[in-house]
Amino acid sequence: MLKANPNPNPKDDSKKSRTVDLGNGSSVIYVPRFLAYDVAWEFFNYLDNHIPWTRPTLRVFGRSCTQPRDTCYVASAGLPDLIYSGYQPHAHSWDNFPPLEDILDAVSMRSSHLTCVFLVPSLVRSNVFACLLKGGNDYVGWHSDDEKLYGSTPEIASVSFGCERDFILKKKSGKSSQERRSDDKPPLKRSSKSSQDDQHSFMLKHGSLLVMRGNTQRDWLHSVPKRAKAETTRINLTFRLVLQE
Ligand SMILES: O=C(O)CCC(=O)C(=O)O
Ligand SMILES: [Fe+2]
Repeated sequence: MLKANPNPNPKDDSKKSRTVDLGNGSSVIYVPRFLAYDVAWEFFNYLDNHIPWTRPTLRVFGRSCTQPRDTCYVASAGLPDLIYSGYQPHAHSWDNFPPLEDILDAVSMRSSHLTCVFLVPSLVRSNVFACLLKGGNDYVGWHSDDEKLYGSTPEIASVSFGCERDFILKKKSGKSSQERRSDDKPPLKRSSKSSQDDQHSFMLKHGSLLVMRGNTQRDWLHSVPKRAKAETTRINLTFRLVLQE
């Protein structure tokens, strides 16, 4: 049986995690070695083989396009239907994928030591988006995860497996707080931190955890750009809490 078993000595977190203060109440925590290397590969193999991956057709700015990655949506019972870009993903049950709950538990445990609110399990329901990038041409376009059901300051935790990929954060421009997921617009090729501190990048390692906090969804966009050199598969799980009414 798979056990996520995060670092047994969370007091070491200060050495092993990096917190980036983005200003104005936004921040990101990155834990490169959240899961042990071999355990992370076991999860990768489980996810690769057992998740019912689909690559839907989306409607973006009036045009049909194939989503540039495989996805699967898993959600607690009773959550409102999710619809984006004219597509309503089927909400699979957590019960069908017990290892996903193990990973969520590990995220929860570690997060309590990182002083994130992720999670108070009895008070929240949650969903997870699994996403599979087959190679360097697959990507996640610029977007923020600011849907109302996640509350005004959502904590979003993502765990990555397999091929390392850049994860870029870009400050929303003044009038663009309405910028939405734009999967037909590949993000910028460069991933360096800009001189204005309005862009940050993280190379998300196999077995790593990244948590976005505070106002990050309100003030920042994020993306995983195309990368010619990323030849192998990368899987990511993005966990989101849904606040109970
Ligand atoms: O693949 C990633 O690292 C990010 C995925 C993401 O942003 C999302 O599912 O909303
Ligand atoms: Fe996202």
